[in-house]
Amino acid sequence: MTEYLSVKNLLIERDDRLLFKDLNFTLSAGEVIQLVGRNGSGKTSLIRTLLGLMPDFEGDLFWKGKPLYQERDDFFNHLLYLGHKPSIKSALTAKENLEWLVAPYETSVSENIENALAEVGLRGYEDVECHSMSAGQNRRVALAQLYLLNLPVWILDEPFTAIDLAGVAQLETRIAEHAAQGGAVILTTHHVLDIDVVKRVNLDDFMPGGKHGR
Ligand SMILES: Nc1ncnc2c1ncn2[C@@H]1O[C@H](COP(=O)(O)OP(=O)(O)OP(=O)(O)O)[C@@H](O)[C@H]1O
Repeated sequence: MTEYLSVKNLLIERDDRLLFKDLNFTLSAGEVIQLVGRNGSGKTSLIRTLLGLMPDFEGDLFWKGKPLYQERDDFFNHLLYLGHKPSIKSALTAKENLEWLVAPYETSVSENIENALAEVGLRGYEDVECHSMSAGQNRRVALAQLYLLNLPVWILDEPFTAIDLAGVAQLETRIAEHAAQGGAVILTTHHVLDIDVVKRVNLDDFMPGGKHGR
């Protein structure tokens, strides 16, 4: 089983405040990791650190067994990252947004945009500008990438925000399907997920005074 990411003895501080330390986990093919923890525990900071956006940390990060900092290009070539804001330009249509979002991954586009929008319940909205859509519909435009791109590792920061109950169930199904096909997912959410394979990493356990914090 391919081990994609490995986090060893990670310590992250912000503004000289320790968020967590001694964090260890691995993400392998077929796995879904749900990052949990109280507000401000460092879930987004951990994701930003994995993405190379927060260079100040202690510990080691590995991509396929090699130091992540040496393997950034390969990591990004295999990664689909959806941030906690949907990254949708309001002046563009749903279709134009997706054309723009998937452009860097040209060789990994496995579906067409109309089909992907239909999968997220936006058939007929292809040419509607996103400022005319609701918050949940904007989020769905971003989530259409999960149907459009053929990339094995997904990092999803609060992907359920603004999504209705039917959409949550559908997204859970998509995530489980991806894992069953050998994909791997890290996601943050406060939802109790209805997916069998979820491994939970609770950052509260790694804060000072937490289960693993000393
Ligand atoms: N832009 C910033 N500059 C400085 N410190 C920040 C910034 N954003 C967040 N922090 C600090 O970093 C800590 C971790 O924030 P982070 O966003 O990683 O937490 P989180 O677990 O994702 O929270 P939430 O559940 O509220 O989304 C917070 O306690 C906050 O004080």
